[in-house]
Amino acid sequence: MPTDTLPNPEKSPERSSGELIRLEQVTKRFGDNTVLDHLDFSVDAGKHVTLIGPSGSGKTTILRLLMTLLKPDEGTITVDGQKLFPATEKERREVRKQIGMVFQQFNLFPNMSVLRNITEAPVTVLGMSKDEAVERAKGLLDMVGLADKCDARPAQLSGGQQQRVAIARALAMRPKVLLLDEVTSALDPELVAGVLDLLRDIARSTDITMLCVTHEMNFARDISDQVLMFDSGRVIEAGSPEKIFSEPEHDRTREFLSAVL
Ligand SMILES: Nc1ncnc2c1ncn2[C@@H]1O[C@H](COP(=O)(O)OP(=O)(O)OP(=O)(O)O)[C@@H](O)[C@H]1O
Repeated sequence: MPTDTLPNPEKSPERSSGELIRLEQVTKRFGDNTVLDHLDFSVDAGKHVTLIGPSGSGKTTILRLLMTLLKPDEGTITVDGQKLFPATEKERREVRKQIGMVFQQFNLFPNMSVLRNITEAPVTVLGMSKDEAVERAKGLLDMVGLADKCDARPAQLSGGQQQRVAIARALAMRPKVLLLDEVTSALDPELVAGVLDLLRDIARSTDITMLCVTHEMNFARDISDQVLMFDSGRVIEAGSPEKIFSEPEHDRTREFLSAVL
């Protein structure tokens, strides 16, 4: 695939080390429900980390905190050394520019063309010229296999195509971090493999840092440098995909994997 429009087309060794995301003692409650309980973890630049665990264990909540769609009750979150929480709104906005997210339900703007869905944020948030944004968007649409859909509206596309547009839209901001939240859960089964293959390509050919919540264990095995097993808002086991999937140490990990594999 053409890589000139990708966020970090060449894997640069200096970008592939050091901590990019850090959560320290993060607690999130919804009423009496403590969803994240003094959670600590970090993700190094350029790494692909997958969160697995039972439904309701707090995986999506972590991504929503990083997107600043939620606020933690306690703890600190930093991205590339910059404060996300606690921070001023201005500081948060700056950090947010470095984070792209692809949601389960695509979340495209229904009244905008495919091209405009992708150019909107680079122009309005990053101040990119319209011409440059259009050129980049066309390159990304080519990469995701939808070069001929610039003028289509999202409703005219299949779920798989809409998710490809959502991936292109996230990458158009050249984020350092890409958050993927069960991106194939809403797709018809025959469309899942194509979207996962696209993400495998992106994982292989860029040095973008990925934090991924997925129930697709083969995908997790393929792209992950590290897998974190969650239970009740805590990381109970972490390791390489080989270790977690082949030799899990924790009973809860074994139970979870035997239910989903
Ligand atoms: N906005 C909210 N208001 C109240 N409770 C919430 C809210 N968002 C999440 N929760 C609760 O927080 C808990 C964790 O939810 P979260 O979506 O993070 O889990 P998850 O591990 O991603 O689950 P799944 O795999 O099913 O998506 C659940 O008990 C959920 O009901």
